[in-house]
Amino acid sequence: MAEVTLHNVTKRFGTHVALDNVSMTVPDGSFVVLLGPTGAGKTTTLRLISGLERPDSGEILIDGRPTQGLTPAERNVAMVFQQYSLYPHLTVRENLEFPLKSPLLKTPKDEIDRKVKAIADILQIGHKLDNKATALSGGEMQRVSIGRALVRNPQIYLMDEPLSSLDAKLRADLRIELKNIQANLGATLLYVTHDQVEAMTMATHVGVLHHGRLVQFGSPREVYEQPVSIYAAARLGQPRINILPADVFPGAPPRAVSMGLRPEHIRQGQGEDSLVNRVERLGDQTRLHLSFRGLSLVTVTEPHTALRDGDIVRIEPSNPLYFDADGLRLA
Ligand SMILES: Nc1ncnc2c1ncn2[C@@H]1O[C@H](COP(=O)(O)OP(=O)(O)OP(=O)(O)O)[C@@H](O)[C@H]1O
Repeated sequence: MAEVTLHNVTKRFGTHVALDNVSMTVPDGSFVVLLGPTGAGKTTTLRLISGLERPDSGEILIDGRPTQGLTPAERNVAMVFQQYSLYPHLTVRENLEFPLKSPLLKTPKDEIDRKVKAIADILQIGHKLDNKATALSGGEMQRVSIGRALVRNPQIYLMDEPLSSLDAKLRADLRIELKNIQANLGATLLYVTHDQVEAMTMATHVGVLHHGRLVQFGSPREVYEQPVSIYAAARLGQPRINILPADVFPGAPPRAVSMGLRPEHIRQGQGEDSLVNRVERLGDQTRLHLSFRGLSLVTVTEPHTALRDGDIVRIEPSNPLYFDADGLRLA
């Protein structure tokens, strides 16, 4: 397994800057999740590391070695795309065996059989091994493409929203399996997702991209609790952080323009009156949608709260985050 380093990497498509002077170290054995809205540069980062794209400037190192001029195969990375890419005329088993049958690897037959079976079981496709790839559902095809990456022992796994086409139950199962596999192999994994839960539960590190710039890199907890900006704060947390004018509650420091309150950081029962617009019961938690001085807020409360739509509840902030006029966090 390997460490990946990006040094001042810039990538343009025509005049459009897709990645802007990005520097980042992905530690050996880490699970790095890249976050950012569509167009932020996440896929471009993976494609540059894999060798499918070349940087216009800057350098990418794998285990300290420059990758310039190396083909994707020479980099020994395995990439899983959002859209499955299988050999349609081959069976599931043949698709999974394919990477192991490369003449370079010379994997013995019994080891191939063992690996294919183990991966197929983890991905819950063991009973489909003899099906043609075309005779599978979309979710099954996606699992086979994840399997094709996992049977190999590459230096780095690159995965671009690999679970997004799966149903919620399978996504939850595979989230745990992928995390286990990565931890057991000690694999270095870069992962793109829009899913907050995937980011919070799987990542050892989160990289937040904004218009091609890396604006924060740290543990999920660090990015959640100490975001550098409103933009970074809004990337993690469900429901999203509430952003309010800084002076709606007393105590704002000088230069503060906005206040960020995570839903769990609105204390109930004391403070100022707010109106309960809607009580949203989700089973394990209940969300309150509040109106406060003409602003909308979301907070969480006990699952069995007696509050109802139209009630008045007193609220006050705890652990507020403050941001300046540019949306940057004030220490
Ligand atoms: N081959 C290409 N030719 C021209 N522009 C491209 C190409 N690939 C990416 N771009 C542009 O570069 C920017 C970054 O794209 P990228 O695919 O990395 O975004 P992303 O963060 O992965 O988005 P998404 O979440 O939609 O996958 C976008 O504005 C995109 O339109």
